[in-house]
Parts: sequence; C-alpha cells; structure tokens
Amino acid sequence: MAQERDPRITKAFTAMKNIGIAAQTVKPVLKRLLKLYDRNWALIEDDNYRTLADAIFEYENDKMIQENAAIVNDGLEPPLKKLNVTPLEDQTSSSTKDNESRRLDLEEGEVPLDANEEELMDPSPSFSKYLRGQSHSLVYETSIKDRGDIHISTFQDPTGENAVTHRQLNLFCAGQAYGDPSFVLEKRERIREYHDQRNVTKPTRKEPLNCSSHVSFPASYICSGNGKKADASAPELGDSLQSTYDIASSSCGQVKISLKCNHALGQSKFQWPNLDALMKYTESKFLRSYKIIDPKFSLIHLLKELCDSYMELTSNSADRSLLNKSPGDRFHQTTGSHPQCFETHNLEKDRNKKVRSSASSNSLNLAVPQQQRVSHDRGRAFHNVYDITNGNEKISISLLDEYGNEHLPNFVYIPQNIIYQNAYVHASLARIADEDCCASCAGDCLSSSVPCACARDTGGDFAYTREGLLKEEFLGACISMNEEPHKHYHFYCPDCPLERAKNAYRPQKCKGHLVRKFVKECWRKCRCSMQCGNRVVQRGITRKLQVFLTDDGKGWGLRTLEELPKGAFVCEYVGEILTNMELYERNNQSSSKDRHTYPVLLDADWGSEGVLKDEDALCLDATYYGNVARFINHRCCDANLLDIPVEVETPDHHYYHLAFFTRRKVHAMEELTWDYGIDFDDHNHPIEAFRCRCGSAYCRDGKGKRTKPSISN
Ligand SMILES: C[S@@+](CC[C@H](N)C(=O)[O-])C[C@H]1O[C@@H](n2cnc3c(N)ncnc32)[C@H](O)[C@@H]1O
Repeated sequence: MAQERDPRITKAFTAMKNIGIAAQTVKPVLKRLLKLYDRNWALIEDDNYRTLADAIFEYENDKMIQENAAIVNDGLEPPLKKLNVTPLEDQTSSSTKDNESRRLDLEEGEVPLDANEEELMDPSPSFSKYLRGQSHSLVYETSIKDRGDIHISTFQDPTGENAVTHRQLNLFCAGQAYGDPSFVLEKRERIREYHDQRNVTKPTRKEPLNCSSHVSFPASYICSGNGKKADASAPELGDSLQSTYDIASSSCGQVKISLKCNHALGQSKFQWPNLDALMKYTESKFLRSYKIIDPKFSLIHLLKELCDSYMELTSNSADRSLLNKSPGDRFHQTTGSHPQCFETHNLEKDRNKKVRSSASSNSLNLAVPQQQRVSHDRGRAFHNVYDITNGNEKISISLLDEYGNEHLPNFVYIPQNIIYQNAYVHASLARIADEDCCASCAGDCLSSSVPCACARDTGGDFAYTREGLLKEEFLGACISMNEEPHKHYHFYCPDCPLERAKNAYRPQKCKGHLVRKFVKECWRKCRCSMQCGNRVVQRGITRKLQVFLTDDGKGWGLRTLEELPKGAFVCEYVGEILTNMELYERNNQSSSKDRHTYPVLLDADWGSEGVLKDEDALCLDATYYGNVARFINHRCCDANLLDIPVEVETPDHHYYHLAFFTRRKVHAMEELTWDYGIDFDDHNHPIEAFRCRCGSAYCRDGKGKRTKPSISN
C-alpha cells in the first residue's frame, strides 16, 4: 500500500514550482535540508520557503563551479579557483552524525506521484521543452572567483524562450567568463516578487547553510566582451518600479554614471539588457552618427572618462562657475569636494612668485580662446579654460592657472599646420610615387606578414608597435642622435638658406644640419584603412593633457594628466608654415619683447637636394596660430619628450610634421618638456635665448653641470 504523502512536501514543491524550479531539482536539496534541520519543517517553510530556495541556488551554484572547473581542466587553462564554497553535502555531514538514525521520508522515488505531484515532476509544457535532455532546470547563478575578479553568470528560462543548455552555459562561463546581468537580476527580482506577493517581511535565515558568496550579489563583475572590467553593479531593487544600474565610475568610485529605468513606464516584462550588448549596440549607433574612426573607441571608456573628467574638474578647477550647477545642468553633483578642491592661495604671496608677465599682446589682435572662465575667490583670480582647443581636437585640453596671476595666452588654436604665405609645400598625390605608398594594402599594414612599401624608409620595418608606440630600437636611435648630435651625420649647405635669411649679401658659412631619422606614415594614396597602425600622428592627440601655470617662472607649461608609456605619441608641433625668410622678416618687424619665441626649423633633411630655394626652407611658427605644443617648455638634456620628424604627405621632406614622443615613462601630472637644442652661448642668434630655468642638473645655461645624461629608460 502506497504510503500517504506528507502534504508539506507537496506544498514545498508547489512553492518552488511557482518560482520556476522543477521538482527534480528541489528533491535532492529538500532531502538534505530535512536531514540538516532535523525535519524541522517550520525552518524550511519559513519566509515562504526562502531557505529552501536559497539552498537550491547554492547547491546548483556549487555544481556549476565544479563543472566549470572540470571543463576548464579539459582545456589548457588552470582550474578556476573556487572560493568559500562549501558543498551542502559537506555541511550536512556534521549534522548527519546526530541524525543518522532518523528516517528520511523523502527517499528516491518518493517524490509525490499523485496528479499534483505528477505535475511537479513533469513541469509545464513550455518548461519541459526547455528541460528536454537537461539535467537541471532552474534559474542558474554562478559566482566564480578567478584571480580576484568575480564573474557572475546566470541563466534562467522558465518560459523556455531562451533555451540555453547547461553545457552551453558552462562553456560560456569557462570560455568567456562574462556574465549576463539581466539573468541574475531577473531571477533576483522574481524571487523578491515571489516573497512580496506573499507579503513577506525581510527574510531572516535561521541558520547559514553555506558560506558561499553567491547569495549576496557582488558589486562588480566583468561585463565587457573585450575583457575590460567595468564598474557595474546589480540594480537597486528597493523600489519595485525603478531600477538603477551603475555602468561606469571614476577611478576611485566617487563619480558614477547610472541608468535608471522606470519599469512602470516601460514594458510590463522589463528585462535588464546585457551591459556588453548594450554598449556594443550604442557604440555602433554612435560610430554611424559621428563617423568615429579610432579603432580603440569604446563607449564604456568614454563614460569612465566622463566620470574621471568630472573628478578632474572638481579637483583642479579653481573656478566655481564651472562647478556650480544650475537647475538645468545635465549632471547632478553627487560627490563631496575633492580634498584638493578650492585650495586657497594668498594673492600677494603668489604675486611674488610670479616672474614672467604675459607675452600675449600682439598687433594682430588674435582671438582669445573661447570658454574661458575667470573667477574670483577670496581676492584671487583664477583662470580655468575648459578646452583651449575650442573643440578642434578629439579630446579637450584644459588650461589652469592656480595662482590667478597670469594673462591668458593670446593665440588661435589650430590642430594642423597652415601655410602663412610663401611656403611651398609639395603635398600632391602625383608627387607620391608608388614606392612611397602601399597601393595594394588593406586594413592594418602592421598586421601584414611582410611589411609594405611604407616601411621601406624605416629600414624595412615599421617604426610603430601594434600598441601605437615607437619601437625601442627606433626610439633609441633618435635619442642617441639627440644626445650626441656631433656623432651623427650633418649636412653642410653650400649656400645655407638660414644664413641667407640672416644676411642675403654676405651669408655666413653653413653651421651644419643634423640629418635625422624620419617616421614614415601611410597616407591617402595608401589603400590601408585610417585605423592602420602606421597612422599615429595623423590621428591627432589622444592623451589627456593640461596647460598649467608653472611655479618656477617658465610661464605656461604643458603636463600630462595620465601616465604615458615610453614611446607614446603626445602631440605634433603645429603652427604657421613660414619660409625662413618670412620668419626672419617677422622677427625684424617685431619689437624685441614680441620676438618669436615659438619657431622650429624644418631642416631635418636639407641634405636630400642640392641648393635649397628660399620657398623650400621652411619653419613652423606657433606664436599666433598653433596647437598645445606651443606650451611645451624647454629642458636641457634630460627632457621627457623627443621631437621626431614624421613624413605623412610629402616624400621630399622639405615639409614634414614634427611629432613629440615620450623618451621614457612619464607619470601623471608631470610637466612635459623637450630640449629646444638652444646654444645658450650663441649670442649672435637672431632670437635672444631666455634665461633657462629648466632645473636640470645638466642645464647648459652657464650654471648647470655640463655632462650629458643618458635617459633612455
Ligand atoms: C614655446 S614657449 C613655451 C610656453 C611658454 N612658457 C608660455 O608661457 O607660453 C617658449 C618660451 O617659454 C619660456 N621657457 C621655456 N622653457 C623655459 C625654461 N627652461 N626656462 C625659462 N623659460 C622657459 C621662454 O620664455 C620661452 O621663450
């Protein structure tokens, strides 16, 4: 005679079925719980079977981890570390000693078999479709700790709409280790709804079953398909109509960007999308709309950058007008003031520190950069320009005068060189011969097994690494030329345009021009894409930079706000392209105070052709029109930047780009400097040298030591 079923078993199975857990999954766990709790049903039934539900999830979680480990072990990867996971079985074992003698009513085959119980064993048609051939059938949640990162991976599908096999899930976890937050969240929500429906107050655990971390949701997880860690946390579910989803935050977490969704206004069956998919989807829309071509573009980075910029502004900005939020502002200020914020300085005290007065006045009355803010705080004026480039660069570059004692620089920001008047720049497609371009390349030239024609000028190998840095060997050779120019080849013009410009009637003998190494980038006639790794300088500034007022009397300077690796491109020296003659005339016309202190001679390959015509002897002047490089101060010998000639569109090298690369790793907030190559002893030079305040131990300006350092690292 069949034994009469305990109605409590049926009720437990029904409760679990209601939250999508199949009878066959409930059975082993319930069996163990009864054993563990000494058949105290009250503990199991409490909180509408909360304990049972939690135990099932933990049990499945343990199983998943073990299976993941098995799969990973099958492959080449080491097993995933399993942290703090104590199988339910283990926990029960201690109790079982006491309870061994107790009879278990819920034995194998004792799952209720009457009509209702039948249903428990054979779930709804849609659910059974999902279950076919599967050993498990519930909301899965996996919390795996691997090398310190918590990966969550879950799936659920009580409706059968998203059938994912257990095996597939495991592979997903092991192979990619990226989770889909939507599943975790939905499951979590369903459990909460389940308890809510029954008017349950905050659940209380009678006894911890397991010390596994999965019950509380980790604050962050690996969410992106490209392996980048994003700060994303489970939505706050406190309010049933609204969920908040943190998607990005500043480095220290003070500023966050969240998505808030009002379920009541959206679809009835709200589901959180997978963050990675959401980012990819938005990115593709974004790329289409704004034609962004940088292959490294990532929306999550953009959002993180927004958070960091927010912090930077609040930290660095002495200008309260930038920080003060009006009701119409898009952002709410959610953080407290950064410790560095609003540091106060005494104007009188600072005034004594100031050495240089502004050199900004000039007869051309050129535009002052827009967006400038000048504020007054406790008697002191601050300058804070949000973006001195006026949107001309892909990245904004701020200007900060913490002392409030300097005039704003007066120039027009240009992102690319412009010809002043007479300079002859041979930049036509017809001048680029086939051997000067890669007409049969596609995509990224750096990924081709045989370097293309564009690598010919750099000895058959590209100057850049795949990471967009200058190769060690190439950089080393350039550093050596810079440190010991006398050891390298110099070209001596038979009729030097430089000397001609100084004195057309009685030009002096050429002093020699160092023949320098060039980087050669792919250009328009090349068939590779704009994302080609051999196009770095032409893609413009990507590093976070800031113009600031130096505290050692050099005037404005440029610093990096982020750490820069060795060999990184920082910016190009941009200005007006003048002939040397034009520059000389400019100098003669201006008063000694207005002397052009921003010219650079483009003489790196003057030896390639015979006598240079005046219109071919070019230089760049950033006095009136220039980019951020005009703020880079000089440092004798051990500067952290190196200027390197770059051929983009002109193979003849009379005109070329001058690009700054880091000579070594540069720390965030370090001033960026380069050695102008000034001979402080040359008193006949048309431009009088400034008194050097570089602070280098190797300063050449009379007072410093004369030995040259080697700073190749
Ligand atoms: C290219 S600009 C650099 C930006 C400049 N500091 C400014 O405020 O616009 C060159 C001028 O900066 C100043 N400067 C650059 N390096 C210096 C140094 N090591 N010592 C003193 N003054 C320097 C000199 O006035 C020089 O003529």
